[in-house]
Amino acid sequence: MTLKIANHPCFNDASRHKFGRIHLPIAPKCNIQCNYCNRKFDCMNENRPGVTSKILSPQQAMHYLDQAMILSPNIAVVGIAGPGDPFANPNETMETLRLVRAKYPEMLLCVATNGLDLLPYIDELAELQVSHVTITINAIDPEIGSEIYAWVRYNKKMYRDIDAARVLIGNQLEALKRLKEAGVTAKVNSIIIPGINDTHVIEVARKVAELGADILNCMPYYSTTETVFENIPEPSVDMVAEIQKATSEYLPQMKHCSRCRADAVGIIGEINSEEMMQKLAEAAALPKNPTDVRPFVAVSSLEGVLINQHLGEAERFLIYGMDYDKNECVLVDSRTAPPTGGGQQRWEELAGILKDCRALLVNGAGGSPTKVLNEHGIEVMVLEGIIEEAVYGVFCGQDLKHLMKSSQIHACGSSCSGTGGGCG
Ligand SMILES: C[S@@+](CC[C@H](N)C(=O)[O-])C[C@H]1O[C@@H](n2cnc3c(N)ncnc32)[C@H](O)[C@@H]1O
Ligand code: SF4
Ligand code: SF4
Repeated sequence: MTLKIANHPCFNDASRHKFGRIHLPIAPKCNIQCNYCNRKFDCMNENRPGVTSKILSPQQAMHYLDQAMILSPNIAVVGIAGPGDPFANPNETMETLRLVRAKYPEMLLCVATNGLDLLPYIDELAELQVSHVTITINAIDPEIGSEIYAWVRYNKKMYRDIDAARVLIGNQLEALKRLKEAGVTAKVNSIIIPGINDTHVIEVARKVAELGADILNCMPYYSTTETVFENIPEPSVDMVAEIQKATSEYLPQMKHCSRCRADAVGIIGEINSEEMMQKLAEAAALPKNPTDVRPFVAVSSLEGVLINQHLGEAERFLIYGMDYDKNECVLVDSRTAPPTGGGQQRWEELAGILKDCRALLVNGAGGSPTKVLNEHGIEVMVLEGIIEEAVYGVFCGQDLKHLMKSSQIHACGSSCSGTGGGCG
């Protein structure tokens, strides 16, 4: 199958108003922290990178893509651009790309990454005919990089300052070289941050051109609240134009990038339609694997009003369904938890007891049961608050960030909130 690369609206000006793109927001986690990036907020009116209104599983993303193709048949490109980093979520990313390639053989595929964990996946990306990979390279000098990156987590180790920048830049440049050896079109994004790397972007351009990059996108940095750089002004139009002119000595330029959201869909530059966002919300409300029949949600609670019990301490689980006619959730059952002890076997048994549930809402959970239940298609959500609000939110695909416990501080392994009842 020969892919029609010329249809890519981001790379061909002539296709911009004819063909659309869709970003599938399947990659929430990130493996580094850039001092300009904040993925905390979701405002539908906010058009900037890292923002999405929902996160999907690969199978939910396929369901959403099918619906989107009906509403907008001119979609020619499926991209994965976060909201975090695709290769900090490699299983979800590769699974999504495989599913899209199998169902839509003519679709152009593209991925945007910081490049830290890209290397191991390059061969499969080439096999899947991912036509464009973008690496964001803001610096090639670790001194400058150390001002841009707060931390880098690589191979389970945390790096900071100049060490962080060294690890990241080393991997980015190596991945770029390998992408070209594998025949993948490589775009480099360089974010122009005044006073930090504006005079350095030319060095980045020279180096990445030497390694074979195909196109450079000098992106103006977008001032974002609650970031280290929030007080740095955005670059002027003149500054951006000058840098683009100077770097064009080394590489062709992409000049019309819209700095899209992680769930951008349709023609570049147009805002997401309400109808399309409704389809996204519907997909997010489905079970992680939409073909599963999972009409229920399980909850761990001491008294039946609040989500206030740790998974390891629950003796029974409350089972809720949804009455769509009355638009409310209803308690339908109470199921006894498997006896404590038994290690992994206990969680396998629990997965069987909850096999018709799409999610389990608890006040704390260990890594081991979470992994087992996830593998059986049951999402473990660590929340606090009123049961009915949370259950209704799960059934309706609502954002439950406000009920989330502050970054799972109480998860097992770090500082468990349970009394040691045994998550095993
Ligand atoms: C949200 S990221 C997701 C992909 C990947 N994590 C990465 O950084 O390349 C997509 C693009 O948006 C850029 N970006 C994020 N926040 C930005 C900001 N405040 N201003 C300009 N670009 C930004 C990133 O640098 C990257 O090029
Ligand atoms: S790598 Fe991408 S998602 Fe991660 S912090 Fe940087 S811009 Fe944000
Ligand atoms: S962010 Fe830029 S490259 Fe990515 S889809 Fe939008 S216009 Fe295309």
